[in-house]
Amino acid sequence: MLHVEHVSHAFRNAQGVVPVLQDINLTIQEGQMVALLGSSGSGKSTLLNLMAGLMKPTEGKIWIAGQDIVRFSENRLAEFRRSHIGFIFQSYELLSNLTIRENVELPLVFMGVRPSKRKEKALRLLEQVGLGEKAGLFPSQLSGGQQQRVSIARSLITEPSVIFADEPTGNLDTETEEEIIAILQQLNREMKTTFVIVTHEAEVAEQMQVVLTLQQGKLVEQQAQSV
Ligand SMILES: Nc1ncnc2c1ncn2[C@@H]1O[C@H](COP(=O)(O)OP(=O)(O)OP(=O)(O)O)[C@@H](O)[C@H]1O
Repeated sequence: MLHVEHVSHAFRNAQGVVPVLQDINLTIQEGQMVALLGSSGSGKSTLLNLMAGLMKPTEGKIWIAGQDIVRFSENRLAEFRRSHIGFIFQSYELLSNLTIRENVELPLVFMGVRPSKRKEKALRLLEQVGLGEKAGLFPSQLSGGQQQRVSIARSLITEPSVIFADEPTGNLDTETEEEIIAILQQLNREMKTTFVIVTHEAEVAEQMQVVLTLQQGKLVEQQAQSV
């Protein structure tokens, strides 16, 4: 469902051109849980942002659900992201003046879904991530792990075909990290959502079905695991 074909990327800055990714080719199947593993600066976030349609590559094609998103106009791309793609960030990115439930509902507000339907869906997802009882609280009243669960519920509310997560457990202690990974695995099993998760931790990557390893902008290993 997601193909990356001969993708290369370079940034331009005052010093000149900085090559970051070189000739990346990969395929991610529907429903897979994939880790993008590599050390700092290897290009993981750049590749994730390209696959999520947040930037366009210098070269190459990126196919999601049968469409080459590199060819999309900015407007078409924004619309495609809203309906097909979910995001989970290391720093949760919740709005502090909205309740947990309102945060989860937000993507549906932008899609014009009516309030009663939004509310019902948000509450169902909050229950799925174990936060049904906290729906009326504000982000500051939750722990980091709980806030990340809210952002996971928010990423799922539009029923995207793929969710991209950039170091989703980067701000959490080991025990909470394990809880979050377990929730993602459970949602992957129950909802068949495809997850692509950036991590620099081999222990996190080992728990995914597929591990893609980047080294200095090159894909050096694509490993399928039995988990
Ligand atoms: N906007 C930019 N302009 C110039 N260079 C950039 C830009 N963004 C990233 N880079 C460079 O691209 C390389 C890869 O960065 P990227 O953030 O993709 O790596 P990463 O593997 O996600 O690293 P980390 O684990 O530290 O987040 C780095 O050398 C970085 O300095």
